[in-house]
Amino acid sequence: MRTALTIAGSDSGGGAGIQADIKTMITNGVFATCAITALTAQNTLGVTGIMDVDDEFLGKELDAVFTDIYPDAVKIGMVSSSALIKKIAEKLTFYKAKNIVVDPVMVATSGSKLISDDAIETLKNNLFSLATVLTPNIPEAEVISEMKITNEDEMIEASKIISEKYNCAVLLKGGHKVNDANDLLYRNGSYKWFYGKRIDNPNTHGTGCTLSSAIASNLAKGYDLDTSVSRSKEYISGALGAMLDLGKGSGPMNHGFDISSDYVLEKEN
Ligand SMILES: Nc1ncnc2c1ncn2[C@@H]1O[C@H](COP(=O)(O)OP(=O)(O)O)[C@@H](O)[C@H]1O
Ligand SMILES: Cc1ncc(COP(=O)(O)O)c(N)n1
Repeated sequence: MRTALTIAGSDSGGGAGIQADIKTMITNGVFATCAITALTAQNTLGVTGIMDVDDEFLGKELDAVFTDIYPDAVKIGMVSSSALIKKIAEKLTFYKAKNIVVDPVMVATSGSKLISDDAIETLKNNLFSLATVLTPNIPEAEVISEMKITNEDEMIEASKIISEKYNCAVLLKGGHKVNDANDLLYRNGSYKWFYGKRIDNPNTHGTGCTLSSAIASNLAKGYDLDTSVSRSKEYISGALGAMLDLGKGSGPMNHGFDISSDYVLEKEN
């Protein structure tokens, strides 16, 4: 069985973070391991507390995973401080990690800030160049590219700037546009659209975590990046389309909407 590691924060509400990642990985047919960067006290209405782990302790978590169940892919989500980001970069380099998906998590769907301002600079300088693919949403891509994004041409322009500056593939997610759910993959000077039908569901807590974990799972199984993105779009559309409605705010998706499907049972290529 292929394996994937998530390095992310815990969401007590179960819809995002480590919890979404593990549910996604198991449903996409890989064995999930984890290194937790922070505990959040969180539900569908917001985040009421964040407790970062110590960077030395995160290093021990990463050593424990890499020296035993070496991951075929790694997904990185919420990392709120510079010290933690530097520790992750050091360990990923030391262990020669491959298939690295970096989701530059900045703000939760509920509006709560999940990263400090100085850590955004460290994320850009220390982690982006290690990424096989970076998966910003539109507000995150605006911060990283330092330009406003209001239409598809600006999505192309922003992802070109990010891809060229940090020398990695960029999947700019279009979920924050109102009309569609089209994502743009920019790599090596060319781009490709991944079209998605917008699902009328306000319960989108954890969509970014879920998409990046699904991409990591598919890369772990040996699919190329284009195929991994299109399979992951299909998975997230199914999870959103299952129309789960839990909690009083923007609720979680049903990650196990089709647990008996070929997402789990298919043979690896
Ligand atoms: N209402 C929706 N219908 C269909 N797909 C969606 C919807 N909202 C988001 N998505 C998809 O979910 C994924 C995560 O996108 P996005 O919401 O932009 O990221 P984030 O959760 O990081 O803010 C993308 O593939 C996006 O196209
Ligand atoms: C621990 C943690 N990690 C990430 C997110 C972002 O999730 P989303 O933007 O998809 O709500 C979150 N809310 N909590």
